[in-house]
Amino acid sequence: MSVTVRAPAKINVYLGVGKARPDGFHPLETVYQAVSLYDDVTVTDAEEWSVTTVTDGPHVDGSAIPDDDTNIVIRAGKALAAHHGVDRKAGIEVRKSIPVAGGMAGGSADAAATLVALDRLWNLNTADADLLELAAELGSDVPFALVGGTATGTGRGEVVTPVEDNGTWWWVVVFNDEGLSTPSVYGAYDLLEGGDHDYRIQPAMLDALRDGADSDSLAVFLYNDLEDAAFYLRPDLERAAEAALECGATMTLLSGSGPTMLAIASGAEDARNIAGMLTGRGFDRTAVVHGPVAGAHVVAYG
Ligand SMILES: C[C@](O)(CO)[C@H](O)COP(=O)(O)OP(=O)(O)OC[C@H]1O[C@@H](n2ccc(N)nc2=O)[C@H](O)[C@@H]1O
Ligand SMILES: Nc1ncnc2c1ncn2[C@@H]1O[C@H](COP(=O)(O)OP(=O)(O)OP(=O)(O)O)[C@@H](O)[C@H]1O
Repeated sequence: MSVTVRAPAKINVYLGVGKARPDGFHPLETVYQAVSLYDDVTVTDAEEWSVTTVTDGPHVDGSAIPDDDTNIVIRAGKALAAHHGVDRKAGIEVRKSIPVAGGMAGGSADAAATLVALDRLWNLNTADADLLELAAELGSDVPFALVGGTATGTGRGEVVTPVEDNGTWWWVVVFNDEGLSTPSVYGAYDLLEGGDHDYRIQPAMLDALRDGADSDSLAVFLYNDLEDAAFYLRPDLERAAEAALECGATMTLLSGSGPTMLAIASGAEDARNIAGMLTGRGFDRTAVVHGPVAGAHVVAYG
């Protein structure tokens, strides 16, 4: 018996960051959107915990992914088993298309998928609130990977509240060869900015999502407080943003803590045109995605 769960990458269409808390985490006001780039996680009963990674997508370098107990999927599986007091183990296969350390919450997606897959494999019927709590213990972005769609994130990002989004938004994703560590970007943010500003989500941004109108009405609200810090650490990222604007994008944005960059497009065709032009300029690792899409969900059982 095995269960396969698909979980989406996320982008932060808005990421406001406050001053670091005593526990080292930063208070956030963010608007998450789940986009159409996915990892698939398959779980099977086993005598011992194990993880294997299949790097499916052209943008994934699997070399930085641990194959031992430090992999977030094994931490997720053990946490679920401990929560229910069950002495069971699983072999976990992760088929990755989300870039590693790319700021699209790939590891978080895998963790959320593992929770849902093992819950189903073992017929645990875990309450949603308990799944969200286990997810939050695994990482700040993990609860959103369960919920999907479009949602605000507060606290350290783990308090997720769905928002109405009637649009289909198209994005050009510009990948980068070299990952960027999330703590290092928050560290640079502390040095450069410190978080002494109003970082709240503007209600008008939520109106634009709810109205689902044209991309220009959302583009004006796109913002990421970590962008300057990521550009400071990796000046090459700014060139990708400039190139995307020169190729016709109305607005660009760092994805999460980077190094992936995003450009908003007015539709699928516009997105493919921008991606094609970026390829012509040497930015050949791009993808066209849309959001919002569903959170972690079962795609195969049996
Ligand atoms: C950049 C974002 O992806 C935006 O959604 C997230 O804030 C990062 O979420 P994540 O990778 O799930 O982060 P976690 O695994 O919870 O934390 C990793 C590290 O990121 C930093 N971190 C994370 C979240 C947060 N609100 N403040 C932080 O300072 C801390 O140094 C922490 O030790
Ligand atoms: N299943 C996993 N997939 C990817 N990385 C993992 C996994 N388990 C542990 N890791 C470790 O976590 C690090 C960050 O991985 P991840 O791909 O989640 O980053 P990210 O997408 O930038 O995250 P976020 O956007 O949430 O900050 C990797 O460099 C790797 O060492």
